[in-house]
Amino acid sequence: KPRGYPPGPPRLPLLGFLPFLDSHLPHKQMWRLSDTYGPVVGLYFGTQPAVVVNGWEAVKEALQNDDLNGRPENVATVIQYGFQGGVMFSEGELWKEQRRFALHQFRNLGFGKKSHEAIVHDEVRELLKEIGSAKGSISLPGMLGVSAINILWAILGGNRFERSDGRLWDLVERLNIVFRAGEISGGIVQSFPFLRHVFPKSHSFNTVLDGLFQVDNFIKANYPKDFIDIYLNEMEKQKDDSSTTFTEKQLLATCTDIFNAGTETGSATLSFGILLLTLNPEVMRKVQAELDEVVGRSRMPSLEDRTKLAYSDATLSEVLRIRSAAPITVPHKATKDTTVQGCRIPADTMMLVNLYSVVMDPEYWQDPETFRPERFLNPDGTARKDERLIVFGKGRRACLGEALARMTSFVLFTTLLQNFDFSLDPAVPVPNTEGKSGFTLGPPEFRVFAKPRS
Ligand code: HEM
Repeated sequence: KPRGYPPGPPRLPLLGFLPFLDSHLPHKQMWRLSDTYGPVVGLYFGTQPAVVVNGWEAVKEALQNDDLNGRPENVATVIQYGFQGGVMFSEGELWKEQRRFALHQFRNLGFGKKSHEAIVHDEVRELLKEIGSAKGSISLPGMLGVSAINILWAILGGNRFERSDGRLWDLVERLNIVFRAGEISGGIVQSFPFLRHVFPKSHSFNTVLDGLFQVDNFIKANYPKDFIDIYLNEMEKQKDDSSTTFTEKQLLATCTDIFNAGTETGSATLSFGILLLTLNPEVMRKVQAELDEVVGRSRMPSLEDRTKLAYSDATLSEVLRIRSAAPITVPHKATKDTTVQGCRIPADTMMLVNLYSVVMDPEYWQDPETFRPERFLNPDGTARKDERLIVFGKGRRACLGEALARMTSFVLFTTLLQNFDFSLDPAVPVPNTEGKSGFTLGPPEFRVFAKPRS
């Protein structure tokens, strides 16, 4: 152990803490470790040193420390593209330049803005028809995944797919498999890449890799044109610069990152939202009463209504808090020796930042397990922002799609509730409301009846 390395549980030779890692709800287990070892816990995943950071003060400090903005090598990305590319798993100058470019172009394309609301409305209209014509109870995650992809595609490429297109449903299903099979720690293959050749068919890493290749093929076959055109122009401009980071592989890796990052998270947020409201019907009724008063039934809710829809806004904040799709950040890495809360973090250490430990802290939120939208309302009834609702991360590595995700989920969530009363199908018992871990947190199996509102 390096001197000053944060305290942590005992480890096995070669395997470190991996055999003890709870793959069911790792964010809860990692938080519990802080009861014994303090806010920064020193672990080993295989032979890789890894620290877990818990609690507001330590999380804030860690995410604002630019020496902790690297990413550990992601074995799947390297196998897929031959280098550590894209925007999510890259680091250093390549990441800075590519993230800046992507953010700038996404803003120009209308990410999260009024101009892209029409795209969301088009998609919601089709979704409402699909839900309205369904016989019996429905499973929402797949339907919402199709909406999430279609919205991303329409913004980046100017066109959407027909919702009946089987390829789209396959892609959503594939992403779901990838995200549930993956492990936030990277698992054993991160430490010993050759292991993926042992039991090649059954190894979860190969399930992930196979799925990622299929996502990649889908994107190649259907490249979203607007963003691609802008990117290809940039490649052309920089073609004589031998050190350019604008390459075709990088373009593909970036698009794959966006679709990977935006689909499961978007669908999970809304699925959890509807599930939680079926379990808290009085909240559903309050949201619907507010929608009836502010928007009525003859038009769809829009971003402009948001300030007047304070209770609906607060409800969505509460959904994000209590069941965030990303309870732990994408793994970070120390790019040089540094410290968090006085603990030494040597260069190349992996860092997992436990956002769950901030949004569920009982000392701050008092009754964190209670679903209570009122905690996001000011005494005068307006919606309250809370800097501790850091479900999109913080600092330079924070979520690139935050504006889009917030806007899309607000319009989808409110429109669904304006049009339907949702109730759980009792024939399909909900095993738990904690969700299913993987790379991100997904909803449990559940089915709902969607009854058009009279
Ligand atoms: C409710 C939905 C979403 C949640 C809760 C969420 C949350 C997060 C979190 C916690 C991170 C990691 C921050 C870190 O490593 O410190 C992240 C990264 C990222 N997200 Fe999201 N996200 C959501 C939707 C989206 C969407 C719709 C997109 C697509 C545009 C997106 C694109 C990304 C990208 C590209 C990164 C990597 C950024 C980087 O490494 O520089 N996310 N997100």
